[in-house]
Amino acid sequence: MSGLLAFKHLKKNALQPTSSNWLRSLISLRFSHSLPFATVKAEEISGSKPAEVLNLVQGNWTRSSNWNTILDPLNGESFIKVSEVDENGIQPFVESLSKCPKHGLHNPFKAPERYLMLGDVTTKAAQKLSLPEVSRFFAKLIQRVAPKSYQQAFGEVYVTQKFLENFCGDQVRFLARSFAVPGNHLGQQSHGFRWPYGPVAVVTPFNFPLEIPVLQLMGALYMGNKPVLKVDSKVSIVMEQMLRLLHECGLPIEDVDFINSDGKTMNKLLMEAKPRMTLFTGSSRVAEKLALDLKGRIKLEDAGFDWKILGPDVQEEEYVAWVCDQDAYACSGQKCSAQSMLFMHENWSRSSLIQKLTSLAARRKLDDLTIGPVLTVTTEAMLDHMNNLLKIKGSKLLFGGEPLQNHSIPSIYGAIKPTAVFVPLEEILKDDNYELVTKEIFGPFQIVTEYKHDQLPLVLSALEKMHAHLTAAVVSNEPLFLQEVIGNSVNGTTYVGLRARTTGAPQNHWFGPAGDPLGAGIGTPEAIKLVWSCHREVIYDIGPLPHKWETPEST
Ligand SMILES: NC(=O)c1ccc[n+]([C@@H]2O[C@H](COP(=O)([O-])OP(=O)(O)OC[C@H]3O[C@@H](n4cnc5c(N)ncnc54)[C@H](O)[C@@H]3O)[C@@H](O)[C@H]2O)c1
Repeated sequence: MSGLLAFKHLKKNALQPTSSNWLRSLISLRFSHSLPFATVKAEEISGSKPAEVLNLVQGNWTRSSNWNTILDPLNGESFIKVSEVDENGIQPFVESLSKCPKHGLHNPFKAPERYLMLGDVTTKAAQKLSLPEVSRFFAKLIQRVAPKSYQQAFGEVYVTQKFLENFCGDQVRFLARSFAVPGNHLGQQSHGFRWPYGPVAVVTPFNFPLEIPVLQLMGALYMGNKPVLKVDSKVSIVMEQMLRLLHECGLPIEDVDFINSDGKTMNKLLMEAKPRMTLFTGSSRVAEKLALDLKGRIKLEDAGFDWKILGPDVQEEEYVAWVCDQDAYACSGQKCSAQSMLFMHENWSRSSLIQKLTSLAARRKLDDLTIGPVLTVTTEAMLDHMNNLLKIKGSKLLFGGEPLQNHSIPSIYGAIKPTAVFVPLEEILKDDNYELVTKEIFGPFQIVTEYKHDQLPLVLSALEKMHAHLTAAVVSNEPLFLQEVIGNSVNGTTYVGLRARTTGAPQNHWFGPAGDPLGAGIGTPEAIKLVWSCHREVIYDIGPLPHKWETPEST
């Protein structure tokens, strides 16, 4: 999710230290073991020194009797113990949410000083997260639980920090800006307000342990809601530590509840507490179940089967190949925006693109986590999927397709080389194959296909049949080609032009699916307002009555 922009900044500022940040780095090393808010040391968590993750409810950090042991994705050691609430333990969370009225903790007519308070908390949190020792702590902690390269983990922290910078000071109250329209007569005026939902829930997945929960949680708070937050237990240690940082920055401890549980227990909590709105980020399977269970009181950021189309104009092959490699394989393909399908114009097939992609993929190694464990799909499942694809007429393995070697990644996780399978376009479109080919594999896996100059309509019909419409990229600088593809597709975050990519969810643009009334967004003021507030109209009609007004006939 974290973007190339962040990566560039990182390259410039963090990987090549200037003398001033060299000095800051030295200071940061000196203090890296004494972050006042932190209860763990990212690099020291191990089987012999396991970390503990607690729950937070009604202002108290609590332990349950039930501990879920998380295995270190790199060596299988039991390195984190998560205190999980089971179905019998949800009552305090239900009660806590029930204390928040539908009109929220604040709104434009109630406790407006809370908008300012949250602006101040955000200013402090942004400042703290910018300290090298703090950003390094979170980047390292992310790497421990959701292994990705340091640059990718740092990118996540960087985007989170920039997001916080965007909502400092008065920016929180500006989110609740209202408008007024003159009425029909003297004393009448209608005002539109952004209104909170009150008790709400945020459920987030494993792949972005900091960025997704922070951006959604803060949005929920800004608009006046009281959230209960649940992050996938495999990675919830990151948000547990971030909440402690937010408390240190002045966030009232009762404002957010934090629960660790399995999906079933969370489902029960949602059914019983009946939050007025739930934001769910995760798989489409769970998204669809929750949409029914919660009777539509939900917004969704679900699966991505993200595509890229390379247009007829072949140029900057080296660059385009590099972006394709990053899009498909960074974070071992575990970004919801990862490139799942590449449509190449025949002109690109004649170029050296595939050859370049093959050698870029081969550079990735476990040592620096540019390829690494896949947390929700096993090696066997990914290879089975590949073998099923290879049964399709005309399909072939382009590269990869083998397990990683010489590692101690436990077998509950997956570990394969970056993989690409070619499937002919005509075969993709056949009903018998379409579902298999467009199945989201949340790992380093992509489908590649080719289209001839007169086959763009077939490509567009393949897009039309897809279920998920999250990100897309159209790599071309030909305006008529771009117009044709944009005009005939729907993905919510679509990059177009020579430098187009599928991944990239910086804080400066909307990220989310389109074409779905339940679709959510993340990151921008528009996303926060859409997801975390509803419209309320207050019509003032204070008179005076017209001179000599008399009761008219009934109508
Ligand atoms: N659209 C986006 O912005 C976005 C971002 C990240 C990930 N994703 C998607 O998430 C998926 C990968 O994440 P995952 O495998 O962890 O997803 P998942 O759906 O299995 O889990 C997501 C979260 O939901 C919880 N959960 C599971 N069942 C539940 C239930 N019945 N009720 C309430 N909560 C429940 C999980 O514990 C976890 O915290 C991929 O499909 C990916 O595309 C989407």
